[in-house]
Amino acid sequence: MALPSQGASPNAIEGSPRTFAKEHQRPQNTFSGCSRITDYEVLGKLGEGTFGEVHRARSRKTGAVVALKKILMHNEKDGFPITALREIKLLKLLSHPNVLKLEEMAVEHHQKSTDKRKRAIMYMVTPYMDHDLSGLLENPSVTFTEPQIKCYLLQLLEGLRYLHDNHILHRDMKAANLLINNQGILQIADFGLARHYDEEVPRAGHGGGEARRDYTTLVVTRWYRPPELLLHLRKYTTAIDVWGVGCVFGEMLIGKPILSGDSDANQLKIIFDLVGTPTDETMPGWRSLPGAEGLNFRPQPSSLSQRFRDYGSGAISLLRELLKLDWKKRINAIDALEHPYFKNDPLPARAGDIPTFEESHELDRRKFRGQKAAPPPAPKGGTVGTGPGGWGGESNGNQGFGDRDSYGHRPHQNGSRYPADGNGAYRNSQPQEARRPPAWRRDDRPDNRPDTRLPPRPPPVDHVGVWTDTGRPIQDGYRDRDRLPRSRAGGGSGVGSGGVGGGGARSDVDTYIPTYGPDAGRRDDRARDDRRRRDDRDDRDDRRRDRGGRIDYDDRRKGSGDDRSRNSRTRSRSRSPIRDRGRASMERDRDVYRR
Ligand SMILES: Nc1ncnc2c1ncn2[C@@H]1O[C@H](COP(=O)(O)OP(=O)(O)OP(=O)(O)O)[C@@H](O)[C@H]1O
Repeated sequence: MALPSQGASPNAIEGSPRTFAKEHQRPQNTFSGCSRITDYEVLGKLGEGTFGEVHRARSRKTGAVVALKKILMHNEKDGFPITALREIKLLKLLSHPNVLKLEEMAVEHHQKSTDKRKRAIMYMVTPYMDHDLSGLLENPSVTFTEPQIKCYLLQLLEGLRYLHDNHILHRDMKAANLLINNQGILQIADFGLARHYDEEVPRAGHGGGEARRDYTTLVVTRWYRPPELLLHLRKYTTAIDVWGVGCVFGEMLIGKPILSGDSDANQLKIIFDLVGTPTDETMPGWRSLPGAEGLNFRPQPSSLSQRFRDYGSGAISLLRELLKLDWKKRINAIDALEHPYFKNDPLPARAGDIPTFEESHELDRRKFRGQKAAPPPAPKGGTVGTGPGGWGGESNGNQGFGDRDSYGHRPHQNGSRYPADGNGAYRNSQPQEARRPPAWRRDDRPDNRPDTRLPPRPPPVDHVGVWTDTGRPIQDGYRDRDRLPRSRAGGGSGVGSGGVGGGGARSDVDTYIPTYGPDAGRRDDRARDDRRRRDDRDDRDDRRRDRGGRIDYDDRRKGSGDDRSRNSRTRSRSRSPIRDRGRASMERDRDVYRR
């Protein structure tokens, strides 16, 4: 069975996701399957995202240090989250030095529970990595050198080339999803939003190419989201991940995120501030994108070379290619790897020559800031995780470690890991950055560090469903309700003075990143009202209509009450929960790559 490899023939993988999966099975010996959680000694918590908790652990069998990512289940009756399934299925197929490897799954059974309906807790087991890039950049004692940046960027591009060459879109490229170890190896992680890509793979000299089918636009953390997605292009390409690489590259240079918008509209504005407002030459077709309707702004040129002038012409030239507005001409990973930036002095460091640093993970970032994250409110409608008990409380002294923490440590109510300032704005002032010397030339970095308060988390905002008909937000702890006005009125919300205004990018509406929530990825008709903006929703609207158009989202919204009334409707509609569940799970399996 062929193993996907770096540099595989561009057309090696065609056809259905099923064919793809068959052709890409990893050899049995590289994925051992499923072990018990008791095979691991838990050493401490590393991070917690919206989608899972991550812990460091040591294998009792091999002594290897690993990371355990607990699969959070918001609601047990909904079963295993589709997004987790997708991540596991994809990771099982992938094999590349710059892509995080899924070693196996570990299961924790509820030993003492008398409740037979309690489901086991599942953990993804991956090699332990000492840092994530976001944490490393925030570590005051770490200063990146230019050869080091080149070394990481090359590895990132190698990993991305491999993914794209194998028809995988990552769709959540960001510094926090790039893991780095003390051997200088960088790996792309977090495939919760990734999917099989049905189009031709990128070819040298042909940018991102074109897509023939629609994909959901509700992907990619806002700060790393390309302009075409913000303008709702649905036929997007691998170029969306390349934009994210550009953002990460810029972030490595200046030491903090380069485009930290506080709404989608603001994100567009600051993108245009940096790379210039779009024209028919710089972004052909932009006017006909759904999000561009009614958009108007004062034309302005790119400020990129000015803003990054301290980093040299090579860096500026590569950045300009990666952050090109025209998604069809945006450089692809194959060509970016050949960019002169990597061939000119100083040459990229060798991974093994990069110094080691103290561990920097998500939770360490709080330590670096001397801050404690305030626990957010518990969500409505059940717990994340599978109820009390955690590790079964048996041998490792971590009783209650799993579930009781699930919400207690969830970060701030703004949905990010880090707090907004008093005005709800993130403390990141873009203009100051241009004055800062390059990261590798800054001796004073610890004292002079920028206030990078929002390492990225997708804005977990589902504006359509956030508000109940009573006018009160649904309290689920996952939504950034504090920043959401009641109004759903579209259009017209301008961005800054003389900035972007109009119908497409509304500053009162944030797009949404799907969660491992109870409804994530379900495609039956019993969706909660707030699923409209979740991942796959727009992909599936058409299919739903094709299947008879029984449910119309708007109709359901009109009649929406609180969660309980929706749930009761759900129950009454489903005459055979077991049959329904079976059917849903078959559909999930069939469609796991499709969306
Ligand atoms: N293999 C690993 N080794 C070390 N740390 C890891 C590993 N996997 C994840 N982490 C840490 O846990 C954090 C969250 O991991 P991951 O992104 O996979 O989970 P997530 O729940 O999808 O998070 P997010 O909400 O940030 O997307 C990472 O940013 C990193 O700090």
